[in-house]
Amino acid sequence: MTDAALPLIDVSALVAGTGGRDAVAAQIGAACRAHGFFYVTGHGVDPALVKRLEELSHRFFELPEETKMRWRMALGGRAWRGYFPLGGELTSGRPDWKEGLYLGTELPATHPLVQAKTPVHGPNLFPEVPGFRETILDYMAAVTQLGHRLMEGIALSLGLEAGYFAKRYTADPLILFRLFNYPSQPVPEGLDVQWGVGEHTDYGLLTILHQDHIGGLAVHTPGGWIDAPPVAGSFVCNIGDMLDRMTGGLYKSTPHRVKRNTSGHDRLSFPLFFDPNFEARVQRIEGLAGAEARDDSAERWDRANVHAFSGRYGDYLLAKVSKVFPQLRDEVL
Ligand SMILES: O=C(O)CCC(=O)C(=O)O
Ligand SMILES: [Fe+2]
Repeated sequence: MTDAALPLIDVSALVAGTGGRDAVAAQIGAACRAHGFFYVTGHGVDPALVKRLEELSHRFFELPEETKMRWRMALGGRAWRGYFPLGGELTSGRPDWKEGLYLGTELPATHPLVQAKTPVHGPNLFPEVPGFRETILDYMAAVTQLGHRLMEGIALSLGLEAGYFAKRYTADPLILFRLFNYPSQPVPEGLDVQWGVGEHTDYGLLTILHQDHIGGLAVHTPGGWIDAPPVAGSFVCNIGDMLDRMTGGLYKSTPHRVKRNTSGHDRLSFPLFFDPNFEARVQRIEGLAGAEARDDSAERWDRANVHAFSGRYGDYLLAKVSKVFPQLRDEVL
C-alpha cells in the first residue's frame, strides 16, 4: 500500500455548463490517465437525498434474512433485479462478503424492450420500506444526470466534442444501480471468503459511487494499491472496460477491491453504473495520440483483452454477469 492519494476534483463548472469547464475536463483527463479513479465534489446532488438513501438502506438491510428474501433476485427474472444474500455473488470466482439489492432504470412490463425479453431491462423489485422506492428513483435520476455531465467532461478531456458519448452511446444509457451492505459479521469456518468484493474492473463506461464513513475500498494503480477512503460529500468515480476499449487503453479501467469489513459496524456503498446502451456497438475512438490498445490480458484479473472485444455492450455485460451469478444464469438466461 502506498501513501499516494486519489485526486479530488470540483466539477461545479462542468455541472453548471459555465466557463471553466475545460479546466475541469483537463483535471478529469489527468486523473483518468494516471489512475482511472477520482473523487468529485461540487456535483450538485442533494446531500439530504444521499442521507435519506443511507438511512432507508440501513432499515432494509436490518430486516431479517427471510423478509429480505421476499425480494430475491430469482423473482426479478431476466430484469436481473432484487436482493441477494451474503456470499451470493462471486467476484473473481469466490464469494464476496456482502449482501445487496440490484436495481436499474425503472421500465414497466409493457415497455418494448421488456416485452422483447431484453436481459437486464424491466421493473425493479422495491422492498416495502416506506419512502424507499421514491428515494431510490430520485437518487438514480440525480446521479444519472451527473453521469451525463461527467461524460461530457471526459469527452472534452479527449479533445472530442462534449456530446461525443451521448451521440453514440448514452442518449439512453444503461443504468444499473446497487445498494451494498458489507456486514461486520465474521465469516463462518470453512467458507472460502477473503474480500468484501474481490479484485475486478467495472464493465461499462463510468461508475459513480457513494460510500458511507466506514471505508475499505482500495485501487490497484501502476504504483501499487491505494486506499480510497470516504470523503464526506463526494462521489468516487472510476472508468470501466468500455472506456478502456474506446480509448485504446489511454484511460484504464483500474482494478479495485473492498476489504472485508471488520469495523464492528455495517458498511454501505452505492455504485451507479453509467453504461452504453445495451444495443450500442462499442468502437475505438479514432486518432487519439498515445492509444496503443496493448493486450494487457496477462495482467488483468479476468485474463481478458478488452481491445479484442467487438459487438453490443449488452453481450459483454451478460458474459460478465453470468460469471458472478452462476445459479441465476442457469435459471433466467
Ligand atoms: O463497495 C465499494 O466500495 C465498491 C463496489 C464495487 O467495486 C462494484 O460494485 O463494482
Ligand atoms: Fe467495482
